[in-house]
Amino acid sequence: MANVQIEELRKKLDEINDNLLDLINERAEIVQQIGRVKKTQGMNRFDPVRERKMLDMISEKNEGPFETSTLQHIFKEIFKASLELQEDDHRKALLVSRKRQPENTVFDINGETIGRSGTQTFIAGPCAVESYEQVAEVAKAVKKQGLKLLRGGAFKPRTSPYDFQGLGEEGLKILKKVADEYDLAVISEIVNPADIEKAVDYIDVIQIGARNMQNFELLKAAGSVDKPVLLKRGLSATIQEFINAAEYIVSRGNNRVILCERGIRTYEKATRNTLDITSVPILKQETHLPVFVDVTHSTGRRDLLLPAAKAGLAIGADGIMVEVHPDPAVALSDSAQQLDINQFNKFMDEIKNSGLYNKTDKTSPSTI
Ligand SMILES: C=C(O[C@@H]1C=C(C(=O)O)C=C[C@H]1O)C(=O)O
Repeated sequence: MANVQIEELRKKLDEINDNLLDLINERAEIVQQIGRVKKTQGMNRFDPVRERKMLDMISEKNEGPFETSTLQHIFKEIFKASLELQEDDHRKALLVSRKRQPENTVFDINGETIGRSGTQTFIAGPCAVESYEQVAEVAKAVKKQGLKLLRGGAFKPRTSPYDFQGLGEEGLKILKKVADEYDLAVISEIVNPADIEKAVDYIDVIQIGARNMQNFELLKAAGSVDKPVLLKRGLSATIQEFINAAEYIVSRGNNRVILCERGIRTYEKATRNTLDITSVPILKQETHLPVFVDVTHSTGRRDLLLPAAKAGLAIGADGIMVEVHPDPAVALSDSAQQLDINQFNKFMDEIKNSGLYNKTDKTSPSTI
């Protein structure tokens, strides 16, 4: 008996839902008509005074059972959705979004194709540039492994002002010299918008570090030059904030952007940061940009670099970044997590034997 009653009531609800659906869409069409008239008269589509009046009317007429505040909230959502409907669909979709560009952004750095499905790139090098000899030793190993991209920090934004801050421009000069000698492309972090123009002469990829992910002036400066940019996810940035940071660069005209997941801050202390591994396929779904994983900073642990790199490749990353130092124990930064040359060779051999590297698997998420 009770079930029959529920069925009958549900039937009524279905009818009401149908009516609401029709009414909401009918309403939207009228809002669109008003929008078109406003456009011809050069008027603003959004009218807060008119919206206030309607909310007041709801308040006057409401006899419950809903609270007026609840109804006002629902109606405000309807106003908002109706206004959004009028926006140019293209304006809403970010330039970096898959909606805007379904195919992957693919570009070349020093003969290395970045962002093509089934092709992965490794970036290796020391955390910080300490000397010519140190960088050259790593470059030799990187080259021997058949890699084409060398990293090295010249400007080091450190947590403590008393920690090694990097060699600055001198560091960039060392990187350039080594890169030329070993025919490698170099990637290095720039922290000051004023240094971007100068850096372009020395480096092949501008890195924007996690701490600067929302340094909007820096993002704009990086968007105004003709150099690929590797943008790291901020320490506590959501995926949406990360995507918007990339949009800052691309909206300035530079579409060669690599997104780099580097772990986020959580309560977990077993690793330096928590590698948000599923951000990789999410970023690949939401954007058309190449997505890399920095296994060094996300884990902060040498023993986790290999499994994290394999996980990154397995889940669809376009590349992996890993730190290598000739003698990590004496490194001026990140000594607990850099690989020495032997460890790096083993790491690369394991990766190459894993079946995960540069396989063309049409079912992998990177083939979207
Ligand atoms: C429809 C209009 O334009 C906008 C949309 C509104 C709505 O959805 O009801 C209300 C006010 C404006 O923000 C209007 O001015 O009446």
